[in-house]
Amino acid sequence: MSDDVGYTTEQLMELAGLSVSNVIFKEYNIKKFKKILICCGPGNNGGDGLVSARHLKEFGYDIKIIYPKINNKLLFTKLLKLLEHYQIPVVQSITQEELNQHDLIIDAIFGFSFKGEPRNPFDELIRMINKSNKAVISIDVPSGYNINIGDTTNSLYVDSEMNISLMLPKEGLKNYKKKHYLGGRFLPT
Ligand SMILES: NC(=O)C1=CN([C@@H]2O[C@H](COP(=O)(O)OP(=O)(O)OC[C@H]3O[C@@H](n4cnc5c(N)ncnc54)[C@H](O)[C@@H]3O)[C@@H](O)[C@H]2O)[C@@H](O)CC1
Ligand SMILES: [K+]
Repeated sequence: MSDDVGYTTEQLMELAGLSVSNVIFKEYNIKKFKKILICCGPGNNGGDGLVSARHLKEFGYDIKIIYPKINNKLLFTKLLKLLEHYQIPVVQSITQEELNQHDLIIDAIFGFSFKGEPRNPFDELIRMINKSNKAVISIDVPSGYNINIGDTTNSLYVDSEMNISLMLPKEGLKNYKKKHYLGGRFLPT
């Protein structure tokens, strides 16, 4: 499903973020996983994270966002304005200690347009996530995965315990063995 059939990116992103937050509410008990950190990348995968933040806050979770590289497109400016309204803090950097204070980490760093190896500052963020020993879930694809072939022995990627694929699982997730949801426009999560 894409915007060439008439949907706008904004609509699809809202549905993606809503389906992600529904899965989290179902899988991660709010009493145990109250504090959530959402790690947002520079593209639309990061946008899915920004949308999820609002819905998760509505569900009652405490949300913080780390957004190192702000996207200046109007869509993102509007999403950030909404987050201000919801009083959700957005920071551009974080220490390992601060990151470890959360119960659940959402990886919304890269989606299907990721290429190569993660560059600064996202490489360091991915290392910090992996060091945290917290519950981590990925949106669409574990960030750093080669979306065509999956994880390779020497690649740096988010070692999440669950992935929520949007629309369709990407080729690189063919042999994915962890918990796997499918969300988005047509399939209820
Ligand atoms: N139909 C659609 O296209 C929809 C897509 N959605 C989401 O959008 C994602 C795809 O979004 P985008 O195409 O914007 O791209 P991504 O969000 O996958 O990432 C692209 C961004 O990452 C940067 N980047 C790429 N490789 C990098 C590297 N090695 N190191 C550092 N930075 C790197 C690029 O410069 C660009 O800023 C999907 O995976 C999904 O999560 C949803 O919002 C819903 C609708
Ligand atoms: K991701």
